[in-house]
Amino acid sequence: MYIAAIDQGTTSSRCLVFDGAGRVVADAQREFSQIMPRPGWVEHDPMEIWASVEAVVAQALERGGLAASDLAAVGITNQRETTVVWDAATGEPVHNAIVWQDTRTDRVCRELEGAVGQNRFLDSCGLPLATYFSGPKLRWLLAEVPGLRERAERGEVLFGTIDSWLIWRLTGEHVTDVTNASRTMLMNLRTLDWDPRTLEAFGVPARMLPRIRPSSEVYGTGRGVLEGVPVASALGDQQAALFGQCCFDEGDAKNTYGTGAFLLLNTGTRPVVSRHGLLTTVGYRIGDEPAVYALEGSIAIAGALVQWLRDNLGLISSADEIEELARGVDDNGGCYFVPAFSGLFAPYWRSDARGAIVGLTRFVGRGHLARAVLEATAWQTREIVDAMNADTGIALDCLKADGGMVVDELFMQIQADVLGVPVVRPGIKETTALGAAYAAGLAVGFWSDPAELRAHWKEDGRWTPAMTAEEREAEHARWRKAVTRTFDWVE
Ligand SMILES: Nc1ncnc2c1ncn2[C@@H]1O[C@H](COP(=O)(O)OP(=O)(O)O)[C@@H](O)[C@H]1O
Ligand SMILES: O=P(O)(O)OC[C@H](O)CO
Repeated sequence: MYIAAIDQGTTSSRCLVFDGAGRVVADAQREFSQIMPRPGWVEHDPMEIWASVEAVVAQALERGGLAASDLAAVGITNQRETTVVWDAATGEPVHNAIVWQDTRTDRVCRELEGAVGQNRFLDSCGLPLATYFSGPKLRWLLAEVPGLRERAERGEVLFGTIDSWLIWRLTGEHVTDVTNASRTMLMNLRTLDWDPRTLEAFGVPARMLPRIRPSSEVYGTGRGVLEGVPVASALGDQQAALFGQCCFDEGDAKNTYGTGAFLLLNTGTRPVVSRHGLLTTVGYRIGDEPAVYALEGSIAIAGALVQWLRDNLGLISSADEIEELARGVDDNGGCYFVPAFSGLFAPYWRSDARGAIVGLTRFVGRGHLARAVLEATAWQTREIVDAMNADTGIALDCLKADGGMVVDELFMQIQADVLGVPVVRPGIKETTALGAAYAAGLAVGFWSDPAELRAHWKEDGRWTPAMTAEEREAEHARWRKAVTRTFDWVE
């Protein structure tokens, strides 16, 4: 028997099938449309997402020579925060999904801030008021889609993040898991239930909300392409990567370096509300066990800066060329690149910042710029690790890395140098899908406990710091100075 994972991401849907040792035996992927009706607006068609999921599941099974009956369970991991509302009777979405990157709710957020400020809901949900999260998106839909509020109050329409949407389509159950619910702003981190005061402040009728369930539990039985298969996990994609990296102990951390980067630190069974610009989120919850919380540092631009060097400047023709270009020089030549393309996320949350390259002299060349691009992600990561240390007192003894950038071994070395602790890369790179598969497998007894999963985790590479402490501190000071140069740009 096997476990399948559906990884419904921002730009593509994937299905991976894993065997008992956590190895990938089949994989299929399909991209779908990015709908951008106005500057700053990003939408997805929920029916297109659903069709893409059905297609990749069918294709993965076919490629593996498998039938649905060969699957012991299926797990779901998904792009987080993206908001869907659909008709409970027909299943028809009432509007396109509003994607996490969409900034149309800027005004909604400023109105909700009122006199109390951006951190009005921080203690209940662990998140600052920001366009990023689902609550403001749902408030916008309830206000802008004609008749929607009345329909919601009558229980005729349902809200969900992408996990809910897919589980409802697959099983008919209207549920979400704690990790996804913890990205809406509407869930109370301590009760793990919808927070009545927050619902009132956002004007959200409770009837439209899914039941909040553990991340690892059988929610229902699949229909159609997954006929008869238990649907047995859901995790937001960054939390799934934490789980797939076997960060089961307090103090374990992983960073996923993709388009953006998301560093999550396991903080154990009590939520730590950050005073240093981090997000408090649920890491996972296995069945009836206590929830495990995490602190998250979100970086908006990581691998996207490499793409920018490729697509906007043409300095490289493919992402993997950056490593050779950066290896051609000894250091950054005094040049620092702060990619505040749409402001800065953690730990600054400055929407007035814009990107800057500083320290330019006639000496600086393409190689130095390439190096500064890699260093930018490494230093942004360092600032998050420092904020986590300030919030929790936890000093990392190593950072587990995954995502598209980790093939770049120079980058891995730079990251270890900048952090002053080893950076390790796992043998199984598909950590996000693996996390969802692990959680589903635990729910149906395919795997017995996290200790068994930990035995699958194999190190594929380890980079240890080679920079002196003095050099590191001097570079850190220059990076911080560069960051301040990006502030107050947008009036
Ligand atoms: N060799 C490389 N060096 C540095 N960055 C790379 C390299 N290869 C790919 N990347 C970056 O990794 C990112 C893709 O990672 P991936 O995990 O697939 O992202 P996502 O899941 O966000 O789409 C891209 O932004 C790309 O620029
Ligand atoms: O789909 P990804 O990999 O871009 O991840 C998106 C995150 O879940 C956003 O919070």
